[in-house]
Amino acid sequence: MILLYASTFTKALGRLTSAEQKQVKITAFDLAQDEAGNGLQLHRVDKSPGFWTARVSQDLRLVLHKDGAHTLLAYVDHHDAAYRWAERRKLVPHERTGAMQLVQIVERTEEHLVYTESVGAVAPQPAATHRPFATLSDDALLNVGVPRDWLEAVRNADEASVDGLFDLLPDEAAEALLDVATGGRIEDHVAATAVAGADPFAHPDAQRRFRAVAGIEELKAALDAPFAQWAVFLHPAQRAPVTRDWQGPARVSGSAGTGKTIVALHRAVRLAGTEGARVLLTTFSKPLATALADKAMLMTEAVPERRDRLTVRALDQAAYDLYAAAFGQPSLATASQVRAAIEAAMKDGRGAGHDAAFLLEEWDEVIDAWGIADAQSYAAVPRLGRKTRLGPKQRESAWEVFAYVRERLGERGLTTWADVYARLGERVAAGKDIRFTHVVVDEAQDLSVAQARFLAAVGRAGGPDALFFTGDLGQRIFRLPFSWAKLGIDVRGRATVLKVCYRTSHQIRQTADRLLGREITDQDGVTETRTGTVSVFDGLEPVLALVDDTVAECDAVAAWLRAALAEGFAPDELAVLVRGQGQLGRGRAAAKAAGADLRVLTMHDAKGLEFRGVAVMALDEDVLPDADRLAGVGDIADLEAVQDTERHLLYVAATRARDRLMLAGVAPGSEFLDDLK
Ligand SMILES: Nc1ncnc2c1ncn2[C@@H]1O[C@H](COP(=O)(O)OP(=O)(O)OP(=O)(O)O)[C@@H](O)[C@H]1O
Repeated sequence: MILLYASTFTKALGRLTSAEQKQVKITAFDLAQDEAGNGLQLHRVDKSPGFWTARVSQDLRLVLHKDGAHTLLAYVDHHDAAYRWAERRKLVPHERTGAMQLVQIVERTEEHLVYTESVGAVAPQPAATHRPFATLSDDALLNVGVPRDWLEAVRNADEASVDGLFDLLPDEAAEALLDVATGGRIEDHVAATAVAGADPFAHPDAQRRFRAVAGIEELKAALDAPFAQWAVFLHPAQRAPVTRDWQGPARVSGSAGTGKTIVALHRAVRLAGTEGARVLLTTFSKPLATALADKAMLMTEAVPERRDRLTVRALDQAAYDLYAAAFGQPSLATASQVRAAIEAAMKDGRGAGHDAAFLLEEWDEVIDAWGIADAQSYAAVPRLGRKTRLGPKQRESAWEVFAYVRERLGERGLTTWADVYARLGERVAAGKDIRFTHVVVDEAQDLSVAQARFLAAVGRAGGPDALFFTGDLGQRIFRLPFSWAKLGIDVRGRATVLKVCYRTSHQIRQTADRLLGREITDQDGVTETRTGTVSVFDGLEPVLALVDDTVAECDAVAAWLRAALAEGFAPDELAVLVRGQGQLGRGRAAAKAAGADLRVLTMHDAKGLEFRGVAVMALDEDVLPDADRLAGVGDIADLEAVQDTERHLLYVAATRARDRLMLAGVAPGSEFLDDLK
């Protein structure tokens, strides 16, 4: 007998009080030890073959499905609700895809009633005539996993009933139809077809809702984290890159909220399952690494040996530790020390024909990144990613400045981050142990050249699956683009894109997507496309408020926040985001006027976070793009790339919102808002 549990069960469990949850778990554990259920009070659900209820307490019932070979924990609720749920369900493999589905029985005479019930109070709508799926054939619908019983209801669905319909269909069918309803093609969602004799629970689409457990320990671990759906039920497109034996560096991308971080976590935990593996799961900032570490702890609770093989740290921190162990603690030069040295050299008459901003970028992206130590090396280096060409004379004059900077830093015993990564890279290339057999990098779009070179060395020294990246080119907010392939990280042919957005409502994601192109191609020709992305839930349209002055803006944002609070949003579920430190005051004033203690953050600091409601404010013409940043661009040819990072910042900020989004500023507002109007 195989014991399984369904995502409907863990979701239902999450809705109960913690005392009730405890009782349910005891019943579930009893069941795991006594699968025949002899010691439990089981009752057959008359109208639904295979369904039983197990008594948890006087009031609570656990719904099971038993077919001899399998026992499935399907649902849990109070007595009447549990029976009602079971009476309306059947468990059957889909006739075309073969994936096991928990299908809701269609009540033909009451189709509208069924839909509206599931989404709560939906007022009767005036007759809507548009039926978005009316012309889809049986074949087209069956191919994406729509159960046969639902074909007619799907084709009959109109604008008023369509949202409720999505809640009632199996996820794979709902996602395909959501895409169609928003202009996508149903052919892009054809599910894997049934293989004769295959286990219907093993189908990739079944694995996103059913999970087999090997024993009581595994069940305990799973039920102790009932809210963490992502820890168990991966989408097939998420599971595939996690489980595959990649024959080279691989990269997973996708719009904000498609679960890239979740994929990185699962991949790291999976790699840590191999004896002898030492896995580094990393990202670019400490707060993000801390959040990753918390999730990794949750996932490895029941597998302590994996936890021991997994290190979660920000990349700079990990590099610092490795460097300190190999060479002693580095004394790192700050950006302002480098800038001061460049300015001092220029004051001395070096670097004629260049300006300081240009030389600082040249230092960061070429001299320091590539560890250039003398004029000959500089004359020969390809200057990857730099757009303005430099002739031999110009390089000679620039080198006068860089030689001076190197000397000054050397005198003070200072190292740069690029030096740290370069020396570690050399150590790895020389076959010295760097502690890690695998590196999994989240938010990889913001890697620096020096970091990427170091990782390339790790990739060369390790096995074919040593490097795994997740990221979104549309969220590159710190770095200018450069070629990974030229540095030795070639993901071509091993790049996949996730298309199901779990975080943001359909309306918020669509609005945010308008800020970016449908496709972004990196320097190596790898294209990431946003078309076909669907969100798993609907919400309100984002609010855009362009007002006359900052006082009116404060009032508008405060009113919006108050309305959300009045509707039951907790203060920690809301955030106010602004472009930079200079606008934090405006954000705080709005939060204060709303009378709530809310997080007020810069857009950079909000990376990787999520909130139920987000107000992005101070979106003024001279704030975004940041006028100072644009004025400080040293190489005018980089202007567009810098402008892109500013646009990405607004995308990042807007996609932190799950349910509600407000965008506010003083008229005429940021030029980027024009794309949203
Ligand atoms: N398979 C899943 N089932 C349920 N929830 C999921 C699943 N995958 C991801 N999520 C949830 O979706 C949200 C977004 O996931 P995640 O942070 O991994 O996305 P992301 O692509 O890394 O986003 P960003 O690009 O904004 O950093 C999280 O709340 C996560 O728990």
